[in-house]
Amino acid sequence: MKHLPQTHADGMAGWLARVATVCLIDEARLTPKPGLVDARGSGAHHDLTLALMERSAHSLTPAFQHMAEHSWLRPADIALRETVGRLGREGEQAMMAATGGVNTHRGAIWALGLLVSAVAMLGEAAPSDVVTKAAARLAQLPDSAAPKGFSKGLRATHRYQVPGAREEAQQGFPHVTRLALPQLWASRAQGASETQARLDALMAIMTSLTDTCVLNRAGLEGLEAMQQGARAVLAAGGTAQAAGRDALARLDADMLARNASPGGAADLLAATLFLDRTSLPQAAQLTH
Ligand SMILES: CC(C)(COP(=O)(O)OP(=O)(O)OC[C@H]1O[C@@H](n2cnc3c(N)ncnc32)[C@H](O[C@H]2O[C@H](COP(=O)(O)OP(=O)(O)OP(=O)(O)O)[C@@H](O)[C@H]2O)[C@@H]1O)[C@@H](O)C(=O)NCCC(=O)NCCS
Ligand SMILES: Nc1ncnc2[nH]cnc12
Repeated sequence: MKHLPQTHADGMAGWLARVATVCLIDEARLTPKPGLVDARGSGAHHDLTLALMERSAHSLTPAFQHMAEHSWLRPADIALRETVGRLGREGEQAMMAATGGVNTHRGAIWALGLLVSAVAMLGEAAPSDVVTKAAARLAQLPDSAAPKGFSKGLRATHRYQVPGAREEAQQGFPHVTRLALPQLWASRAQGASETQARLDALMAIMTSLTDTCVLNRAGLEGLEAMQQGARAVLAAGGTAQAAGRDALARLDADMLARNASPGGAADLLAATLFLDRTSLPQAAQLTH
């Protein structure tokens, strides 16, 4: 059973912010990831490097800490939603300042910001599904100060009539709770290394996410290729198996050839690692 290190707000807020940052760095360093920045290089990106991703992750620690402090033992209401939205936008500004204007982690600020806030709202370690439900309640509320413009993500969700980052959070992060966390735990239990278990969790997300980054760069065909390729990795037994690693190498080559990068899936892997580190096992897991 996990114990949070301190129970008072300041200590826990700082701890949650540091864990969120570490999860972003762990995600960025995880190698080999298809189409994404990793320890080998920039993947399908021309303006991103691992060093930039790490600098971006560190720049977000204060924003995560402020979100946790403001959310401490608060209910999900419009006042909190607007505060967290403002702090999220401040986080985006800090990221842009740290990266010279490159969008490294916008989706991750959204997902991890909501989850950091949710743990703080609860005020103690809770099962991951309880945390994601609290995050969903916050994400469902309106934020009157949110910019009204059309983002790239919104353009893709409207054009292809699919859910995006907003809906993933409003539905309680189903790709994290139903796919990635169970896969992470199953792969570990089957003897996979930590790197392999994390890669398998990423594959589980990619089997079904409608990642707007992939849609914008490679259309529905690219999205279908991502989902099929990820299924092939898991069908071959995951990355602990040679056949699974071969399938992952094929998926990486295909994503690069299509200039596709599953940035949304990468964000949700960071969210998965965060819940793995901060949450209690779900009730269903305790009975097995
Ligand atoms: C609700 C917001 C997330 C805004 O969402 P929206 O969809 O309107 O806008 P985007 O600006 O496009 O951001 C969405 C980012 O979310 C990630 N993502 C994509 N699909 C999904 C999905 N199905 N589920 C979950 N997450 C998803 C993804 O982020 C990653 O990709 C980013 C790089 O993207 P982009 O610049 O588009 O891509 P490139 O291809 O690299 O660009 P080019 O090189 O081609 O130019 C990177 O940031 C990754 O993190 C999407 O990009 C939310 O941001 C919001 O409303 N914020 C306001 C503040 C707030 O309320 N905060 C409260 C909580 S903190
Ligand atoms: N490792 C990564 N590469 C590219 N885009 C990302 N967005 C979040 N993590 C990413």
